[in-house]
Amino acid sequence: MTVPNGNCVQPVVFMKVCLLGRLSYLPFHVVGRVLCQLEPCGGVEVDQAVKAAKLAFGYWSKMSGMERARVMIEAAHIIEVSHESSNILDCISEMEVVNNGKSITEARLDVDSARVCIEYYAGLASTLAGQHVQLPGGSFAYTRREPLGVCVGIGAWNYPFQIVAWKSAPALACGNSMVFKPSPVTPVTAVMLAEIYAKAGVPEGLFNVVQGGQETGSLLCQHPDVAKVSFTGSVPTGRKIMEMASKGVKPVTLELGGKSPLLIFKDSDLENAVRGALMANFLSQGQVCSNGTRVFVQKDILPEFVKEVVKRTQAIEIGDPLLESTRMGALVSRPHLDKVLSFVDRAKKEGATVLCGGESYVPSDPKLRGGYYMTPCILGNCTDDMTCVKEEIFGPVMSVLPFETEDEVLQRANDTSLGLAAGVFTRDVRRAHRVVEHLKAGSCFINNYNITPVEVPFGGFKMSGIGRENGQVTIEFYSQLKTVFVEMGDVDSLF
Ligand SMILES: NC(=O)c1ccc[n+]([C@@H]2O[C@H](COP(=O)([O-])OP(=O)(O)OC[C@H]3O[C@@H](n4cnc5c(N)ncnc54)[C@H](O)[C@@H]3O)[C@@H](O)[C@H]2O)c1
Ligand SMILES: C[N+](C)(C)CCCC=O
Repeated sequence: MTVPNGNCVQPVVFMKVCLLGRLSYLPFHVVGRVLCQLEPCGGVEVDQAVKAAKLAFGYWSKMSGMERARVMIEAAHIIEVSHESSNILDCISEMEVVNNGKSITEARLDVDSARVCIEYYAGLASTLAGQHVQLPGGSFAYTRREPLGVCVGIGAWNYPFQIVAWKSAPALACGNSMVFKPSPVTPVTAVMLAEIYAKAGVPEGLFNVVQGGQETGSLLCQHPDVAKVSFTGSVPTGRKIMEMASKGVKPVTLELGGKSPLLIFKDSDLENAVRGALMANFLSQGQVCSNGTRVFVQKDILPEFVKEVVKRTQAIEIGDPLLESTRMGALVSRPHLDKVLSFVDRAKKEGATVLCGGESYVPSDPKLRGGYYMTPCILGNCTDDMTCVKEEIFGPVMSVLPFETEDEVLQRANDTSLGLAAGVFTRDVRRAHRVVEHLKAGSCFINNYNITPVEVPFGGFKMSGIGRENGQVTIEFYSQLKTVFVEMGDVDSLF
């Protein structure tokens, strides 16, 4: 596999990637070296990308849903099939490991979930329809669901390929074009999706990748020809995006951070509760927005739960993310690793007990020595006022908190300005639904955690965001409704 370069993506990708043949290199998160140098796009390039997207919108928006669906299905198909003995899904997954540092096992799941997302919205493209409303005297009205125009997507670094698919698939299905800016920390795999869309036959300029950081992002949000901004990232940046979009009265989708609670009642199936807690905390080295990092455990089962969860956490295999056996790769950058470790230090100072992990980790393989690894951490003796319990750490750090009653735990679980996700483990079906009804979070899980099938809407309450991704409802966030009134009689004028 060769790394994407400026020639193969239309129209604006300024990547100066000095790379190599298939996996003859090592990911920089893994070994601590720079992967590639990219030039950020400035005003000229952003304008060029938006112009190209505007032109392509003219063609794409006039195609029928079925015609758009065919192209999108082809894109999903390209990801799935093998070409000349290499499988594209595996190529993208390996590059996602390079891009982000997560394990190859997880990267494959992410890339496949992106493929399924494109397939799902291809299926919905032909279902976009309006309503017919009968009015007096034979008059009637109808509604048309129309695309918005040029949509901007801005991504975070934790799920680079999944995020670009979650944004572009519904946007394209509705007839929009898109300019996407990946995080400068993980710039590579979004470009591969651009290549796939181009191969599948989308019009030139329909999907564009611009590289850069906050300046490039601001230019995109403020561009007068941009109709909508869909953003995934932190709360402070989300706030800025909303401010910029508000100047042009542009709709926004905001997928922001979380500090989600996971409630484990004494009647839970303990084995599943432990598995759920691990899934809620350690995917992608704990760098997951929806993670259930505040694990509330009913006092009666606390010792048993802690013993088992610590045992399983200590057994997590850390190391080279390209190995099939690895379950935890490298964190995304040195500054981020340092930040996560400083949260652990602060937790200790505030009185929490480190039950396991929480230290930087040096793999035995000498080539991995410079990588950004740490041991997954469980903090005991936590209280609700500790920094580790209040702030999003975005690393492999679970805080365990005892509770006694349902009312008490609900009050404590909801005591946060964030509301992305929440989970409950119990065998009592009435309790499960009662608890979920009271949890103030956009995505709730009963007896599982962190599963996001594409058919199901995903998004946050409170400061965790606005709008939804996935599911049918997302069509509404990438389209607008036009109402047409049709008079069949004479105009009944008052003048
Ligand atoms: N809710 C979700 O679906 C979801 C998913 C993944 C990550 N996240 C959140 O993302 C955060 C981690 O990601 P991050 O560190 O990349 O977030 P971030 O907010 O620092 O950056 C996100 C993106 O915004 C861009 N950006 C930064 N400043 C900007 C500005 N002023 N104008 C326009 N664009 C700007 C960045 O270049 C990047 O592409 C965490 O808080 C996590 O919870 C949320
Ligand atoms: C697929 N996960 C693990 C639920 C991640 C969703 C995106 C949040 O960071």
